[in-house]
Amino acid sequence: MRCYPIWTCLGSKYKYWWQPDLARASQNAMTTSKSGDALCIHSRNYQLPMAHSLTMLPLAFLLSTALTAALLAFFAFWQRRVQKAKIASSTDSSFAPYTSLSYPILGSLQYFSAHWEFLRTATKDGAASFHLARQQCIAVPVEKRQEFFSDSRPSFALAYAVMLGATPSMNKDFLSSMGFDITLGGRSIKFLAALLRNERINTNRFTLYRYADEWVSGLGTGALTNPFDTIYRTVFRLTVNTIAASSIATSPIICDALVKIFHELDQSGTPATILFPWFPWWERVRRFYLMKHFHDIMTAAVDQRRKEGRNEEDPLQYLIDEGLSSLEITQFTLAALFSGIANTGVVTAYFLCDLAAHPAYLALVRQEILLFVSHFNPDSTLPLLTRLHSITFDDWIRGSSHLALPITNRCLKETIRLRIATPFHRLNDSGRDIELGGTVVPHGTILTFHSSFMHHNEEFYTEPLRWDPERFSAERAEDMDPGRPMAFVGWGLGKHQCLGQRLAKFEIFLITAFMVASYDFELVNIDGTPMAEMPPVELNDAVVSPPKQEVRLKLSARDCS
Ligand code: HEM
Repeated sequence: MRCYPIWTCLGSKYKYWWQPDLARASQNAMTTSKSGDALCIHSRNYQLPMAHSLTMLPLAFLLSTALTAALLAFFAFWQRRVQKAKIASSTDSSFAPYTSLSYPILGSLQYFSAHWEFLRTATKDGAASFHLARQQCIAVPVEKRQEFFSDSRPSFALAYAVMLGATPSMNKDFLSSMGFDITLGGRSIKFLAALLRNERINTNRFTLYRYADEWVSGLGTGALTNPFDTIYRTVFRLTVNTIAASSIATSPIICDALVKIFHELDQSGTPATILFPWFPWWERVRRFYLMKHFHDIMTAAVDQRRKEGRNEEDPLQYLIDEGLSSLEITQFTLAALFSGIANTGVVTAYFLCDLAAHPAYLALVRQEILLFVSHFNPDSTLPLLTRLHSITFDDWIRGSSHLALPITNRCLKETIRLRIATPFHRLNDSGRDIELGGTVVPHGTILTFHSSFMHHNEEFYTEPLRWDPERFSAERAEDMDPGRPMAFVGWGLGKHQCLGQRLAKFEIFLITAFMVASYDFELVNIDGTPMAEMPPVELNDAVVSPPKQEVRLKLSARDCS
């Protein structure tokens, strides 16, 4: 028998009156109780008291409000008791016990306010169930990481759609009926993989070199630059050129408009929109408007291309040739840019800040990169842009040999380990219960895991909150201990490893090369006062974000040679 949480019923009553489509979609998204217990409150039987005359109105209003509040409170406690009793009475020990850190109706709000703290506490005795309003979730403990990353059954794209507040329900029909989705799934992955092929990026690399050069030349000596703004914009432009449309990347004005849209979209997934996705929050309306704006920009680019003719190497041309409609191109580019930009923009900024806070490493990275460039073009009297021309995409990202930029790679890996504290999500959308690492995962349940289980854990890394690239040196290799496998998950592992890792590294190294060749830079606060170290890592943020305390890089020009 189906299980309807109370708020679903009241929500569906409202939606029956005003939005029949939403009601149907919401009903499809109902979860089924494991034991089959009935927990159904029929919204159609719920009647508000009617006022028979005007004088009775205030009284009727008060009564109905009190009655509604009492009913809500009663059903909330009842529902929670039933949920807890169900799990407690289950003879099946593979059913994840319900966490005690939970409120009626809303569920585990600590998930939003103290993200990492909540997951760590909830999983101290193993897997734990919890709710975010009506969405059932399971926090996966560190010892089950292997199963979490290698199991291909739970959905990757849908899980992120729900947990980023991108969709009003976990229902696929609803997603497509909305017309927009900001997650990548299905054949989109195939298109992205094609756009990220070495030959394609290699042919395109001269434009990327030029954009990086334009950016660094515009910074100006003595300036205080906010890396989380200017670098984000540059990464955005490079990525748009690689996986969206070259005609958009050429226009800084359109790029800036898109950056603004992305920035706002990033902020529109609030706890409220995630908890009650069916409610028409202002953020949801705003999100729809932003996506429409993005769609208009993409459609204009597609129309222009169709009018002007082919451009062989451009990603937009590839998508048109694959037969995608304007709407499909919008959906693909939006999702692809989302997966590509947020992480890369923030990581590049953190990387340069970490180097600025560790001048000895900054000097080593500069030396390594300039030697690397000299290997391909020893003429140090030429501008860096000219010297880079013979360096291919493969040369930058090659994983072995003396040209592999080992120190730069170690520093980047350490920045990702330390600064990017991120949750991983999967959703069991298989239509049936599955078992993962000995835990039953009912259909419709989100699985949540966290990189900090390893990255910020003393059992995996010595002094885990310290930036120390040498932990990845051949001698120490803290991430390679056979007793603690899967210690580094900065690029993901198993079934959903990062598809854009090579592009991300290329962009980061390119921006770093121009920065270290053109400027000396130090870490300062917004007033220009030098800072000895970066602000502490925010482990409790549920998304990758800049530090709360703003930082700047103070630049002084140096000879490009
Ligand atoms: C420094 C930058 C980046 C970092 C740290 C990063 C990190 C990650 C991580 C940790 C995952 C796995 C998520 C999970 O298992 O739930 C992932 C997946 C993914 N990343 Fe990245 N990423 C970066 C840049 C990029 C770029 C530039 C692109 C594309 C342009 C990209 C595209 C993807 C895609 C498509 C997936 C999902 C793959 C799949 O579903 O199989 N990423 N990334």
